[in-house]
Amino acid sequence: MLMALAYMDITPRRRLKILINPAGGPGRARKAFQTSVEPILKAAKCSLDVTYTTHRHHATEVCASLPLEYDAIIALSGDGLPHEIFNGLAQRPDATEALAIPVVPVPTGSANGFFLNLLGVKDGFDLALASLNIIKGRKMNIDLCSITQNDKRSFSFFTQCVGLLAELDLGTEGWRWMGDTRFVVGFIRSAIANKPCPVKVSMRIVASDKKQMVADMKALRKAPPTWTSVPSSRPLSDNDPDTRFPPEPRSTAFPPDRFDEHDEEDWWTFDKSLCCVYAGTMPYMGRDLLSHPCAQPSDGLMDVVIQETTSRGKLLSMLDGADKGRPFWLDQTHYFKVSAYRVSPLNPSDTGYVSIDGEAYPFAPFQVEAHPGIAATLSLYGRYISEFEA
Ligand SMILES: Nc1ncnc2c1ncn2[C@@H]1O[C@H](COP(=O)(O)OP(=O)(O)OP(=O)(O)O)[C@@H](O)[C@H]1O
Repeated sequence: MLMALAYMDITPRRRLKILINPAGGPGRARKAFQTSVEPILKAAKCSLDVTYTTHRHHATEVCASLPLEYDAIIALSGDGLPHEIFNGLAQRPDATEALAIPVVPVPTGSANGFFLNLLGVKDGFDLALASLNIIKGRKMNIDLCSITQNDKRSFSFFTQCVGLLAELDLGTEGWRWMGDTRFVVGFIRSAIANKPCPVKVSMRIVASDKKQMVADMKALRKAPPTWTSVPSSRPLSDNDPDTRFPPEPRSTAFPPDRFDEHDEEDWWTFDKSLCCVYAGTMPYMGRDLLSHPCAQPSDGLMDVVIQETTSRGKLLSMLDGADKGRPFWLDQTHYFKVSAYRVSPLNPSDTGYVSIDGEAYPFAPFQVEAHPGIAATLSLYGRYISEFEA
């Protein structure tokens, strides 16, 4: 009876695959797990299968062959491990079934963008709240982007950046000990250098009117949350054998992309000089940067922001109110909702940074396409949480 009251329609005693990156962010994942997260999950009688990652791509290797018997895959890390987990799941022959298992972040990295978007910046990097989300969060489907570069396909759940923002992320990896302050310091350094980014950007645009996009976003926020899959609602007792999320009806490889790399029809090219491109499917890139305020969990669209080149002063002034999304309204900030986009260096000899979910990719042409709601996470709210000054 007590269990039924506490959990209502949520299935208790979840079976969890837990991946811990001891090297992420300021290196506190092991301690955070042992002192804060594990006791709460054990008190809730979850079953835990724990792996500490020992090297880059370890999480991809684990998830590429993981038995699909878990209710959720938990990442104690920043955004790097979820990126690896989604890539492991998406490359399996049974990708659609594997991706139906929610991937859930516990913030022990630097930016922890995934966590902030799910639980909001107000609660900071709250480990108890992260644990509660694992125990009682509901399944929320999210978009996953497929990236083609050098004939290789990979996947991004969060952001793709080229130019200034990629440099401030990848060029500051030695500063992990600073936590997320490293991004502000990195931004100031890159803004002072103020280099144009030598790339061409082409997109299939679905919306570009900022006021209309904000109106649409507000309307969506007022709508009730759309839980995509609700676990069994049968009454539960302490002795009840657990029921799991209902099995997904299909199990196939990740679907092919709709747009060919050589497709030109209905593609629009940005023709001004730019210093940065950052695309994403979630509102926050970090605590201090509400970069994609109109992003939605599973609309099948990416929000692409292009910063036109501007003076150092104007660039630095973007720090003001960036945590509330104020730069969205600036004239030099171009904001698009797109179904696909491509970026290519203007000259083969040009060099620069490409960051996909915070991981370094070659500075070479790539094309991205969003696949609507194909992946999943757990959420207490049924939408992304942001404090946008609309
Ligand atoms: N044992 C390990 N030693 C070194 N690197 C590791 C290990 N395990 C995983 N990694 C790598 O650590 C990188 C960073 O991970 P993570 O995202 O957790 O931290 P972060 O980059 O500091 O945080 P954020 O992505 O939020 O900025 C990932 O690329 C991952 O492959």
